[in-house]
Amino acid sequence: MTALLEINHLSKQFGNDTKALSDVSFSVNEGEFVSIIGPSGAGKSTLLRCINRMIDASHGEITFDRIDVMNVKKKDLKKVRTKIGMIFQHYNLVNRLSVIENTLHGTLGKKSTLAGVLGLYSQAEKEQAIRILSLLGLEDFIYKRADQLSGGQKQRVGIARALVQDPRMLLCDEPIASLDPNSAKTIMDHLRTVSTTMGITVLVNLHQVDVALKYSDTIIGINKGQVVYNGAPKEMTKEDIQQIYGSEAEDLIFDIGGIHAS
Ligand SMILES: Nc1ncnc2c1ncn2[C@@H]1O[C@H](COP(=O)(O)OP(=O)(O)OP(=O)(O)O)[C@@H](O)[C@H]1O
Repeated sequence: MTALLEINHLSKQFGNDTKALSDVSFSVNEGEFVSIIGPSGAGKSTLLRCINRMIDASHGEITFDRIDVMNVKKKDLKKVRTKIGMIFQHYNLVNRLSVIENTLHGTLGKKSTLAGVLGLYSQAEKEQAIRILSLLGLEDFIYKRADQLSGGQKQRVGIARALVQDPRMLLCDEPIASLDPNSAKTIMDHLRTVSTTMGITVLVNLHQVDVALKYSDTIIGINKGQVVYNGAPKEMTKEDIQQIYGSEAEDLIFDIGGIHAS
């Protein structure tokens, strides 16, 4: 398999005191589903933000689709970003706009500023947006305002907006943290389909170890900015969970004991 993303010796320092990431290295294959887990403050969000250059890492290398992301020129960075879709915990939708308008926003990265400002979308783009919304079970909500949707529906619009970009990879920062268990399952099922059926690489930050165990090809465990686990869910032991979560691990292991993957 080919590596789509390679991270080598990545570090991120905030100010003088906070080392959010410390010598992080791993690679992710085309179409792989990778969960990043770790306690609060471990550096999960910082890692995702460094990958699409929302923030700049302090040291190290990020190679995405053979492009040196940390040294890429501004024009090429725009191209890189069109290939990386972002999914956010709080959806980041425009409330007063409809589902389809929010979805079409995903195409803006490829357009001129003027076309974007005028909201000029081709018929093909509109048809593709409707097709993707239907795949996500939102065909009856296409012209509804975003603020009339449930959290789970909003997150499906977030996924649709990322998919109309035609991305190679999705970065999902706590996509189910604000959702009830049923909606969370729907979102995780869709993300898994995106990876398995569409061949899009998915990198997802999660708080729930049980969810990571159930859905991932690979789990990366981070503690205090360092990768302390990188492997398959079925190989993960209680000791690994202890290394990732420290003193929080006991509760988590107790919770996982009652959960069976379906
Ligand atoms: N913009 C910033 N300025 C200063 N420090 C920051 C900034 N962003 C993050 N940090 C610090 O970097 C560390 C890692 O934070 P990060 O948000 O990446 O953790 P996380 O694993 O995503 O946590 P959570 O699960 O709570 O979202 C924390 O100590 C945090 O306080």
